[in-house]
Amino acid sequence: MILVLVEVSPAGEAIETSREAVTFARDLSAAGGGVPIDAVVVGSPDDALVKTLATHGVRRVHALTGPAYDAFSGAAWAAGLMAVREKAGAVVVMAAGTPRGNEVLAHVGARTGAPMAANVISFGGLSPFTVTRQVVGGAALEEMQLGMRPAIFSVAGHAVEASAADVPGDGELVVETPEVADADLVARVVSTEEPAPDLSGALKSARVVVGAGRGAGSADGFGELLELAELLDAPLGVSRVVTSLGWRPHHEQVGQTGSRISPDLYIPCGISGAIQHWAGCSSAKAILAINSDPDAPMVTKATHAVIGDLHEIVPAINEEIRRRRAG
Ligand SMILES: Cc1cc2nc3c(=O)[nH]c(=O)nc-3n(C[C@H](O)[C@H](O)[C@H](O)COP(=O)(O)OP(=O)(O)OC[C@H]3O[C@@H](n4cnc5c(N)ncnc54)[C@H](O)[C@@H]3O)c2cc1C
Repeated sequence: MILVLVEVSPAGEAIETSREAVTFARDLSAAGGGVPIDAVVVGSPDDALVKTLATHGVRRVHALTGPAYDAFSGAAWAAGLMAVREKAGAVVVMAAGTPRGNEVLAHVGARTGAPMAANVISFGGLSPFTVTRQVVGGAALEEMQLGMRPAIFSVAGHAVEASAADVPGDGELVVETPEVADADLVARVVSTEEPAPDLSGALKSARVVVGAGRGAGSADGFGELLELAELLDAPLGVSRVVTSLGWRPHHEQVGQTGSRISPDLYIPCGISGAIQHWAGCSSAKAILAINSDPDAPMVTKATHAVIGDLHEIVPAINEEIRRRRAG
C-alpha cells in the first residue's frame, strides 16, 4: 500500500500540492501493478474531502483524531503516520514537499532508519526504486535510490498536475486514535497569526527591476539606486544580505527565499550573483550587471555589464536619462 499524508486547508479542503502528491502516487501504483493508495489526514474530514480524495483514487482515508492532533506537531503527525503505516503495511510513505510535509517525513525517516528524499519530481523505476529530486533550491537535480522500505519521499510542488483518477477509489473513512508520546508533543504550534500582506506583487510582474546588493555599502547607499528605479518606473529588488542587514525590507528580496522575477530587463547593482539570488532572477530576458568585480558570477552571466563603482556609474546613468528626457 502507498500511504500519502494529505494536508488540509483551514477551509477543510485538501491543498493542491497534496492532491498532486496523490496524483503522483497513482503513477507509482500503476507501475507496481495497482498497489492501493491510502491517505492520512489530521482531524475529522467532512464528506466532501473524503469524496475528493476518492475521486483522486484513494482507497481509504485514515483520519488522525484526538487532542494530540489539535495543533501541528511534526513528531506527533509522524507518530500517527507510523501507526497507520504499521497497521496497514505501507511500502511507500509520501507527502507534498511543503515545509510540514518535509518535516513530518523527516521524522518518519528518523524513526524507521530509512532514507527520505525531499522534493521529488519523477520516479525512474521500481527496482531499484529510483527518484529524481530538486536540490539547491531547484537549481540542480539529483537521482536517488531508495533501497529500504518504506520508501519515503515528498513530491515537489507542481511536479505533476493534480487530476482525478480514471477509476475512483472507495474513499472509505477510517477514524484513527493512535497513542502519541508526551515527547512527541514537546515542539508544537501554540499560536498562529495572519501573514503580513504580500507587498512583492509589483516586483514579480515588473517589466524592469533595479537590483541592489551589498555593494550599496550601507542603508544610506540606496539614494541613486532608488532614483534610477523611479526614473525607469521600476521596483527595487535586493539581495538577502541587504535584507538581513536591515538595509531594506524583506518584501524587496529576490531569490530562492524571496521573489522570483522575470522582467524584460534586470539591472543588478553590487550583487555578486550567488546561486540563491540567481534562482530568483534567471528568468530575466536581459541582465545589465553593474559591479566592480569583472569576475563576479552575475557579471559573467549577464547580457551586458558595466565594471566599476556603482556609486559613480548609477548617478551617471541617472544624469544621462534626465538629460535625454529634457532634450
Ligand atoms: C538557504 C539560503 C537561502 C538564500 N536565499 C537568498 C535569496 O533568496 N536571495 C539572495 O539574494 N541571497 C540568498 N542567499 C544568500 C546568498 O548566498 C548570498 O550571500 C547573497 O545573495 C549575496 O548578496 P550580495 O550579492 O548582495 O553580496 P555579496 O556576495 O557580498 O556581493 C557583493 C557584490 O557587490 C560588488 N560590489 C561591492 N562594492 C561595489 C561597488 N561600490 N560598486 C559595484 N559593485 C560593488 C562586489 O564585487 C560583489 O560582487 C541565501 C543563502 C542561503 C544559505
